[in-house]
Amino acid sequence: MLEVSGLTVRFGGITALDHVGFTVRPGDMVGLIGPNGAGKTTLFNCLTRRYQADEGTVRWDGADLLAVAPHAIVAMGIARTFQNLGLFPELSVRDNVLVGAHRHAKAGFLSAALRLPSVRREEAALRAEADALLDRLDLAAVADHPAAGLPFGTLKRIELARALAARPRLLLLDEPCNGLSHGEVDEFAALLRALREERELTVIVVEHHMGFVMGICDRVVCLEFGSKIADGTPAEVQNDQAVRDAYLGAAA
Ligand SMILES: Nc1ncnc2c1ncn2[C@@H]1O[C@H](COP(=O)(O)OP(=O)(O)OP(=O)(O)O)[C@@H](O)[C@H]1O
Repeated sequence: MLEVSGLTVRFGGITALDHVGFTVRPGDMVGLIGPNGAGKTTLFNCLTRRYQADEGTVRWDGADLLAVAPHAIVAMGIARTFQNLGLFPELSVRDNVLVGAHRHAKAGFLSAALRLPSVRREEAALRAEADALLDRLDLAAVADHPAAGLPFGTLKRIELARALAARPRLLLLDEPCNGLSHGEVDEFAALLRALREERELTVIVVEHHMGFVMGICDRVVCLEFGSKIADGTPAEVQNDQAVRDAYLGAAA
């Protein structure tokens, strides 16, 4: 489904990704781990076309993803969450989620400005879909509340709802457990497992919380200094000496 090959990104003298390759099958939940600065977020930024790759290829459903314009990525069925949250603080929770649904709005500028009945019907349908997501993610009670001021765990769920509103097939999660309590991490893992089944998602998750990664992922890829040092089942990667030396010794 996703085939990354020889992916290389350089920033001046730093090689943030050095000929990285891996594949993701439909329905996989892949963990992407590695020390700070290993290139994990850079990889996400390449997959969403925020960063330009210097070398390599990324094939997504047979298409050349690196030839796709950044604004067209969501329409290709790829959505992401951000490490530091990508929400609009002053907008309501519902409107933040509706921002994610934007690509499904078909109305053009003129028909939207004239508020034609077809536009109102479309808006109502998107709103109903957003409300169903808010219900599912236990956010209905705060739907009309501005995102600003809500607890961090709630903001993380809003961020997830916003990404899901785009109806992605590939979901990229950047440190979804960062800042969550132990209990919240367990709840998030259960929610993600269920959503993956319900919405037939393929997921790549960058995360430092090893209990979460090893408990939920089918496969784990480990990066160090921009290079892939391991790729296998959670058990294989956990027992890999290079991974233990580079990362798990410090993370555990
Ligand atoms: N826009 C940029 N300009 C210059 N250097 C960058 C840029 N983005 C990333 N880098 C560098 O690329 C390397 C990889 O960074 P990246 O953020 O991808 O790591 P990471 O594995 O996501 O780390 P973390 O776990 O801390 O989020 C780092 O050395 C970083 O400083």
